[in-house]
Amino acid sequence: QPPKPKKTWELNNFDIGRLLGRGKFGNVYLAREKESQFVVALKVLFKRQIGESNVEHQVRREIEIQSHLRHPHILRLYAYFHDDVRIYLILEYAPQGTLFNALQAQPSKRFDERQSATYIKSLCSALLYLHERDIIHRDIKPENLLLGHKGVLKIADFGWSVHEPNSMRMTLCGTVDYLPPEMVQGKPHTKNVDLWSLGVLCFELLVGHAPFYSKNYDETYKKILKVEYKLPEHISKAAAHLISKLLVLTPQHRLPLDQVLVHPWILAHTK
Ligand SMILES: Nc1ncnc(NCCc2cnc(NC(=O)Nc3cccc(C(F)(F)F)c3)s2)c1Br
Repeated sequence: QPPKPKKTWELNNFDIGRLLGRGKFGNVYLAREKESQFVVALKVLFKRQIGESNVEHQVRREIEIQSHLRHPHILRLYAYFHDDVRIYLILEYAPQGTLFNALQAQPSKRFDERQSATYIKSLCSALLYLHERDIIHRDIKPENLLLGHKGVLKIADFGWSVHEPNSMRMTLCGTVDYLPPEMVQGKPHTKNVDLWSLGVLCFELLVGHAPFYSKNYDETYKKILKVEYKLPEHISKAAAHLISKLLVLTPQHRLPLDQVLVHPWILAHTK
């Protein structure tokens, strides 16, 4: 039972614990609300940097959107408060950290088909919920996917990407590996951008690196625009088929979410 919605929260309502993640605009800490002893993640955003990057509207949008979302695979944003220097997001704590770190922790640096299909299925149901509400996440990638109790996947970060203490893919706005062609070309984008990212994620979970990964941006952009990727031998035909139906240049030709959920590869590897 999350903390009862007070009219206002303040920093000294919380005991602050260890650093959970590092962000471009501020860090995330484990925290415990003193009265209820409820454990949360407290994301600190510095107003100066938010102001300088002119993303105030984004923070408001994120808070507006996420505070109304209720889904088992979407991380809760319980409330927020601010002082004269910082904005604080009171978030659901995900005990098993980010999918990015879980992937790195795998000896093979990748997941088997059952685990990968389970994550993809959870993500699909969360995206269906968002798309039904005309919300595009636009930033699906392992750094923004958290693992809750029992390793349940949770989409997080409807604002900016949170960089774990040791994530390497730090670029000015997070890795470009997940950008669909239409965003690379700065064209208007629709919910179908999330279908492309789902395909990129499916590839990365099974292979251990992103499909268009290259030594620099330009190489990556070129490969994205040509949808140029190679699947290793060990990838099953069914997985290869699903990936090929999501990594499609024309946004409206990508496999819709309700068809992903019943794709043979998903049905074969999830209960
Ligand atoms: N184990 C864990 N358990 C729970 N959480 C963890 N990490 C925090 C995940 C987040 C959820 N939501 C977020 N939101 C934003 O960061 N928003 C954000 C950030 C900067 C700029 C902006 C804006 F200004 F651009 F909007 C908006 S980060 C971890 Br690790």
